[in-house]
Amino acid sequence: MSVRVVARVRPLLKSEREADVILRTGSSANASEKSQRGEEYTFQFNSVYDAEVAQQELFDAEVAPTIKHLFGGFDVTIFAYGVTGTGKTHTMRGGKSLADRGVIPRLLSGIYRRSRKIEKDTEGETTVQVALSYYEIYNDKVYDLFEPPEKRTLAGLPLRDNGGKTVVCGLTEKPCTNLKEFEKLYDQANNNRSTSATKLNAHSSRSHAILGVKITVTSPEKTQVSTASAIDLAGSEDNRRTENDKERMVESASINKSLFVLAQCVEAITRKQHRIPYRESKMTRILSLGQNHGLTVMILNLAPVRSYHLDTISSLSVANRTRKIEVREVENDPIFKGPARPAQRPSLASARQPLRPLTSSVNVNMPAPVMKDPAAKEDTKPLKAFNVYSDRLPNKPATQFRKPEAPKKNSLAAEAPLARALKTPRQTLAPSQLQPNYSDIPVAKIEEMVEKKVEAILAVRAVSEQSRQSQMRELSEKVQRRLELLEQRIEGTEDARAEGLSFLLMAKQHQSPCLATLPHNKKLVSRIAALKERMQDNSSSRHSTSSASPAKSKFGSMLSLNKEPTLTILGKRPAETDVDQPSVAGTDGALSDDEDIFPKYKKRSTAKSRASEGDIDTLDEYEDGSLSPRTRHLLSIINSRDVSQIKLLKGVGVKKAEAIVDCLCEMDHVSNEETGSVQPAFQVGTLAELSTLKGLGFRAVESMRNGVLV
Ligand SMILES: Nc1ncnc2c1ncn2[C@@H]1O[C@H](COP(=O)(O)OP(=O)(O)OP(=O)(O)O)[C@@H](O)[C@H]1O
Repeated sequence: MSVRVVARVRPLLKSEREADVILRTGSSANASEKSQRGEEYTFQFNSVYDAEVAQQELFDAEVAPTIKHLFGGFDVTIFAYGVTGTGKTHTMRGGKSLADRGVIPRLLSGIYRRSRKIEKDTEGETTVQVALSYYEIYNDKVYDLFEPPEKRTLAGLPLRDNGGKTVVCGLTEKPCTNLKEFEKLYDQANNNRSTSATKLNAHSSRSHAILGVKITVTSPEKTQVSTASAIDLAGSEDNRRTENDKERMVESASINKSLFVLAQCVEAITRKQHRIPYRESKMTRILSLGQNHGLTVMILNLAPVRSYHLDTISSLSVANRTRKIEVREVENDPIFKGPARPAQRPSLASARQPLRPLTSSVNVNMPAPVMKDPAAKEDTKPLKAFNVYSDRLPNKPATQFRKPEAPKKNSLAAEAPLARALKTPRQTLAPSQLQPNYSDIPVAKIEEMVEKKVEAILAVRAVSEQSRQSQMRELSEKVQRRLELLEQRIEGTEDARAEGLSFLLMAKQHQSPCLATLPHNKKLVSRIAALKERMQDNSSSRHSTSSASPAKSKFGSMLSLNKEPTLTILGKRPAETDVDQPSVAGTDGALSDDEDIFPKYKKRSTAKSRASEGDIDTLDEYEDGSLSPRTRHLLSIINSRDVSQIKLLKGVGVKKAEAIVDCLCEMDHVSNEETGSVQPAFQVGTLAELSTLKGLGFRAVESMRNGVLV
């Protein structure tokens, strides 16, 4: 099933005014009416909670239903996402009073209650152990929150891949037997969390905090381990509004970067791209959205007021994409007691693909999944009762024994003779029947029987493999057709204008801190302007499509955002613009303002007006305008986007090479948005263009060019 995305709008703070509210919540019933007004963006999520909704209500509806799945062996991930000051910590941790308690203490309370019930119902035969880990990702480093800050190392704790899951090495795991103990541990650990006062939030979380609740259910037959991860992400910050000092700015840059990577991951997954940049930030690696097996609930926190306008659109856009991410819900393998059992599933590592066809789906609003009965599985498995056979048989992968999962009904007919065939040798070979007669049967006869049976089993397996392959083919064709249908339905319904604005916001978030520190960097300004120009082209080319978008009515709840006339925003913050962005006055606000910027960019980007940077064109062009072989070679290396080649250029290391490739990919992305292509679209054609890329300038380009041997 897809990631469950629910939105929660926080109440107005004392400093905010009713008149500035731009968010409304509603049900999907009147969605079409709203979308026709043309003055609103409408987003639909699995649920939407307005400012009046109490902590208890949110928990009961969204989190409590996941607890039974947790005890059924499924991992559960609940994370709060949103801009700074929108209520993530309030939602996850909450206040001290009973009514104010957030998702996390309530989750633990629910877990302990269920544990006690299980233990009581089984008269103590089944026991449940709860263990906690709690860590933060601060400036892209992982720190154990159960350890005091003095014990932290500079590099933080390392991450490792373990069977398809990302784990933190050296993390403390504390057994915790009751809610009281939990509260004590949790409060102590939260004192170690990095928080500070910022202009936008007096208690702003400066890190992503991840609480892991490991549950071990031990019955006489088996032990089942599952983990609930409750994640309070740090909020993105628009640094034109924070007035952050240097230290806060570094934190902010790290927070914004990781959230930007998360948005890129979400986009890459929903676009079914091959490369999903999980590894570009520790937070995305740990969150592993779309790769984590189990249930995932995203709580999107929103502030209702106008000052968050662009941030809100950006968050809504990311959340809107996230709800399209599909996750395979696979319960963790239980550890059976007694003799070893054959593998029932391929390893998680081999199944670690985000968008495989869903084969086992669980909806939190549906009845609990029926746990597979191990005994029932044995009935339909190829024979493994005699070790002598299984040891000598060809070493086939475990997947061969796996029951085809999805098209069970369709494949039943094909399976029937196979199942009969499997049952026959099982009956004949059952040790209890054969063993008593051993002494009476001559050895040669036994050998002959064994040979026959082995042949029979191999034949059955061959048939089984063929039928499995044909099922898989049939399945993948079906999935393909379904995907195409879904794509057709989705096509044209994206809110492209909102998406355009979110790109603009991202650009601004990256631009403003840089401009604050480098206000006279013409190259930076011109590069930003170039990106904006592309985005504007992109946005205007999509405009006609988006205005015709039909209203979505797939989900139960809806959230509308008044599309404030862009002038209102511009009018609201002229002073901030002047202070923060002296070199690009007027870049604050929305799209209409961008029109002022482009003429400036165009003037600035002509080669002659860049005289202060050095006459770069004389480096690479002959009089007839063609490029020298050296320049051509240099540009071909750059355009190859091959970090291993680019890093060898003079004056370029790995970091710079990666920055160049990132920048080109960004350009590709903008171009590909227009064309729908997935190939690299942006080509650097001249050294002048090259010098405008991130981290490069006239000198760097000159040095790179001089280092090229032709
Ligand atoms: N549902 C709510 N009811 C009452 N108050 C709320 C609610 N949501 C948020 N608040 C208040 O809003 C303020 C900001 O909330 P909070 O600190 O949880 O934001 P945040 O998103 O975690 O911010 P940051 O990312 O900076 O940590 C707090 O004063 C909090 O008490």
